[in-house]
Amino acid sequence: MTRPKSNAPPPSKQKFSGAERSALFARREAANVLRTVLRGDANRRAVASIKSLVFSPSVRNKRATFALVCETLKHLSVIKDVLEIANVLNSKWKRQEPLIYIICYDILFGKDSPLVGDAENFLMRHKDALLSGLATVLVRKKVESVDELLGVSQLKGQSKPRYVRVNTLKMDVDSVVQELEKHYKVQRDETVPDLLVMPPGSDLHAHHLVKNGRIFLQGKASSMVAAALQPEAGWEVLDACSAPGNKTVHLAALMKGQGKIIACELNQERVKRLEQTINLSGATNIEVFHGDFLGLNPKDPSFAKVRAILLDPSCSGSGTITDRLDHLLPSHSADNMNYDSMRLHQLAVFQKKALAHALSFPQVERIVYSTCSIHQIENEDVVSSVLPLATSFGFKLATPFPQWQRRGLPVFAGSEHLLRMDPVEDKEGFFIALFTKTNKLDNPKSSEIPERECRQRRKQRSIRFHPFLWPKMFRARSGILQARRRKPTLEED
Ligand SMILES: C[S@@+](CC[C@H](N)C(=O)[O-])C[C@H]1O[C@@H](n2cnc3c(N)ncnc32)[C@H](O)[C@@H]1O
Repeated sequence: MTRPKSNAPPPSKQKFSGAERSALFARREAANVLRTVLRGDANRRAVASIKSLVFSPSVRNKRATFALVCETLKHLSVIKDVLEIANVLNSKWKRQEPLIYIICYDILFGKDSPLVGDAENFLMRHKDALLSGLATVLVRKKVESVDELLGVSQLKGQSKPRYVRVNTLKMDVDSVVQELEKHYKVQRDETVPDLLVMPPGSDLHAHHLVKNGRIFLQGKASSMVAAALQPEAGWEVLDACSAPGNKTVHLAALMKGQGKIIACELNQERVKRLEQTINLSGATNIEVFHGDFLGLNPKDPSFAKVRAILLDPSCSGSGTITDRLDHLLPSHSADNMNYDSMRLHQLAVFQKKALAHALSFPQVERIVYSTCSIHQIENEDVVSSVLPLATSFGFKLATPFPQWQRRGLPVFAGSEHLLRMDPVEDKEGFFIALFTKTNKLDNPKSSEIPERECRQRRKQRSIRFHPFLWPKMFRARSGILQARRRKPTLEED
């Protein structure tokens, strides 16, 4: 028997009001972000920070999604306890835990957002059990309110200015200031010439200058790294650990789009983000290399003209934890101290290897090493461990931004050259070291190195780069060297 044809609109349009639909949609978007964040946190391999996931183009309702994800994470331990006590989830809903967490947040702590949708209906049927579970949690923890349970709100009082780096490949600083001043208060940063400072909370994510790559929402510390390196127009520069590419495209702008930048990145997913950043910037002198920086052979002719290296390796991110909201993640609970110290040690081992490797590129005369960590083990200790090697190659520690007050921890002679930013005073923790040497290319006399020193250097290099092993490793990887001279793909308006 055929049913009569219905002219009714699809169920979503039929049943839900606009407010209901947008609340339902925001919860699904938030659940997707939360799933990625929790998975990355569980594997200790975050693909991106909460903020960058929320501000990716695929998320439509950014404000609501961001608020929901942060609030749910803040309440997550309570929500998990409540769900365990209420014991209402069957296997179907257990497979959708991130969405369940988000809806539970809305039911237990939310501000009356309309609750429609299958998962919402299911949980609303068990609302009493959830509320009684919450009451049990409070009694067990001997507190009277959820606020008391959570302690001070970590998200209040954010007073960090909004920094904006002008992409001088596309627009000059004065013109950007003029454009932004139409709607915002704008000042020039006193340290980095192409950086602008705006009041905290200035929301520029949807601004046309951001969308067309004329400005980048890049923090002050991050913008100081390429500026500290001071690459010259026409140089060849290697960005050793480059994705998502903010510093890479800053290098391109400082080099006025001339010369060449090799942007190396190990992680396939992050290579895609690197490529998006490069396209957005309009830089056409960047070659992307998908591979391991440690696997590059410094003696390979492809690197013979590399004069500067920017090394911003993976680090603990301890200086930007509050900024990235990582302190909300389950892995940041107190019982993870042991894991943290092991991880710091592993990171430091990699950082030392990478810095030593950077020092071994023959024509390199400037190397900047940076981390967004506050830990000495990732900062001063890494630098001091490579100093003898650096000295043997003719490098010295230079002083980036000499007017900057906060310098390295006084743990070795020369640490006053290092630059630190403080998470409280400067609103983010950061570290920069700059190595320089006078290059033979500029100073022919410097080629007259005493033969004894040359022999010593050759000996050191032959120990580090085994003549049989290294060429093989490079050959194995050079197949994936993607030399792509890029054209801007985003339309400029
Ligand atoms: C701190 S992030 C770099 C941020 C980047 N400089 C920016 O400002 O946009 C470190 C990057 O190094 C990459 N990485 C880690 N180990 C690497 C290796 N051995 N070779 C190349 N890249 C590596 C990570 O995948 C990550 O994308």
